[in-house]
Amino acid sequence: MAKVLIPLDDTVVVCLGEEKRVVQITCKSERPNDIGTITTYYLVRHEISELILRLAMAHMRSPISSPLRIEADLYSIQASGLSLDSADLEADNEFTVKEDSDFGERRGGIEAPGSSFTLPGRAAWRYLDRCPLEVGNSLTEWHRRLPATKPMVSSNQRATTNKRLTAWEDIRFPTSLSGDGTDAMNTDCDYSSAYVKLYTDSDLTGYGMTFTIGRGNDIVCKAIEELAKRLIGKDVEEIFANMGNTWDYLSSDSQLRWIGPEKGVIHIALGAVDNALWDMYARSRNKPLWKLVVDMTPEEIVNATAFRYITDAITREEALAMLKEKAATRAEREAKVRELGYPAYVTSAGWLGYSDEKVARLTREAVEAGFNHFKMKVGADRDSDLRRGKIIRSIIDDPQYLPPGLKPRDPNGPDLVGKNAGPTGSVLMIDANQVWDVPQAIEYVKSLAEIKPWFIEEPTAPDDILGHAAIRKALKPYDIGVATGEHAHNRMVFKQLLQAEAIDVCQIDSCRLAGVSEVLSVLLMAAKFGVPVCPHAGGVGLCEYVIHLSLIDYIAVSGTMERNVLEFVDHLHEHFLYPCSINKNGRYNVPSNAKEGYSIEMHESSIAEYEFPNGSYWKSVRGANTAA
Ligand SMILES: C[C@H](O)[C@@H](O)CC(=O)C(=O)O
Repeated sequence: MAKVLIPLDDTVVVCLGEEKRVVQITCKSERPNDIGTITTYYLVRHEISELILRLAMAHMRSPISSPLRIEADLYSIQASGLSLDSADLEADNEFTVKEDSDFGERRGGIEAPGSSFTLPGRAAWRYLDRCPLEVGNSLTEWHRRLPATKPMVSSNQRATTNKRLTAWEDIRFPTSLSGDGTDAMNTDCDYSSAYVKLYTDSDLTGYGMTFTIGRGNDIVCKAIEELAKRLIGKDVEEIFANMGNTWDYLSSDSQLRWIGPEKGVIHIALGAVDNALWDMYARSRNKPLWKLVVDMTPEEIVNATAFRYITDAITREEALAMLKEKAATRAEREAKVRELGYPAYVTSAGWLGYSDEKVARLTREAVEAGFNHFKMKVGADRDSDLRRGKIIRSIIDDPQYLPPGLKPRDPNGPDLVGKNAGPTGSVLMIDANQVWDVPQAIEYVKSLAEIKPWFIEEPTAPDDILGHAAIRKALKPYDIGVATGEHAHNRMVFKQLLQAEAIDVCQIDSCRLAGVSEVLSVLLMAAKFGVPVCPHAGGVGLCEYVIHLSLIDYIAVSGTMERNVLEFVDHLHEHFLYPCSINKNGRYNVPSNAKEGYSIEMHESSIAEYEFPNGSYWKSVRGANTAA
């Protein structure tokens, strides 16, 4: 197996094979003074890398004995074999590479003339370990594993321009082993994150991710790479000045748009990138994301919103008027939610792959933790759903399970009316994750009326707006509502769901919608149509994201949280630097660390363990499988 190290833009040390032969490859600009911008340089870098890879491969087969020079239009590449023995490589010695004296200057002033950097041998080996390259590995895979920018920064770098570099990671957690996250449609999900870090040439960094459930996460990472490339060389303050324009720019690359438009892989990848920009923006202002937005003027919020294709449902002027109307009382709501927390519901007791005993135990624990809204998964087997529903109701309706000192709530109180609350004021919701056709959905849900759900979530295909409307109409006499949105691709689908009166509850997803700018457009439409927003959060990182969105909704947009509930699943929070938390009354705490941005930054140790396929966890699984 050959291993590849790319320590910086210009010089590459490639270690080949078991015999530890080393090639040092240097790329230099050949054009005096006219390379212009770092953007240009970056664009050619892919090509350079491919050449380097080919060189390395060629050397594998037939060692390069003397320096080899390859000339191209914008650069030249020089390669030479080095004779380092294995002791050198394992010791803590250093690779030192000097850049040529004025090259940095010619690339747009990113690096000072004469800059140099050193890379400790051990660190180098760590990167080598993270960059395994077997002959035949794809270039993309190899590229993706480049060390993050920090090691690429030269020691005397000047932080004057806004160079943007990106890194992305495919992170997967083996949740399929425990049945966490399972539903009638998704029976073996490995909660996964297509995670992106955006770098500037200062310390400012932005983190974002999109949620997937395993295979395919790598495809999203590739799409993230394509989108994030479009940010290289942009000035961050210009980006932040009008996030709506930025969103339009990122979503309208005509070639990438073709593989959407505004749906599927390319759109959820945009969600990761847009969220990372918002995270960076919030960090740059030392505020959590929600606070950044609720401190904006109504005009700034409207400017940050994606409006294309929805002005038949809400115009900028209407949105502005709504936001202005709420602006004067924002501070009161902020104080209230800081004190009380934001209402939540729990799903993690009701996954389909759990045994009855586990469901009962987790439900009791959730009641004890202060929750009073509970969701269970349905749709695989009607009798089993009824049985499990009865088990849950028998616990949540029984006052003996309430935490000491907590009195039952009035099921007919204004916050619960219309939700089919039981005698203790507890509410049950059911979720089918799209398994039914429309008539099937109607019949199946009617047959579960006995367990008194507030709503059926995702009864049918997420694109079927009229189907949802028909189900809602048919279930009205049973007082069962319809909720959907976690798979609604974009604001236009929500627009139609609202226009067709197809939903009682609007379940935005923080990264299926393409980031905060598109979420804002749905929050505004839902507020206009008077439909409560209860964001989807069943996945990794989603709870961390969505508390910000519900706070924006409550404080700046709809002005109400009394009947809203924000989903909570109790999985994988330990991997985040700023995990969400729940107070003793089963409500989300308000994120309040000035450094946390959009709360989605992951621990490096988690990435090293769960990065797919080379994180230590996945390596050990592969090892075990090979041994078996
Ligand atoms: C695959 C996910 O766990 C999904 O079941 C989550 C979901 O539908 C929800 O939280 O709602």
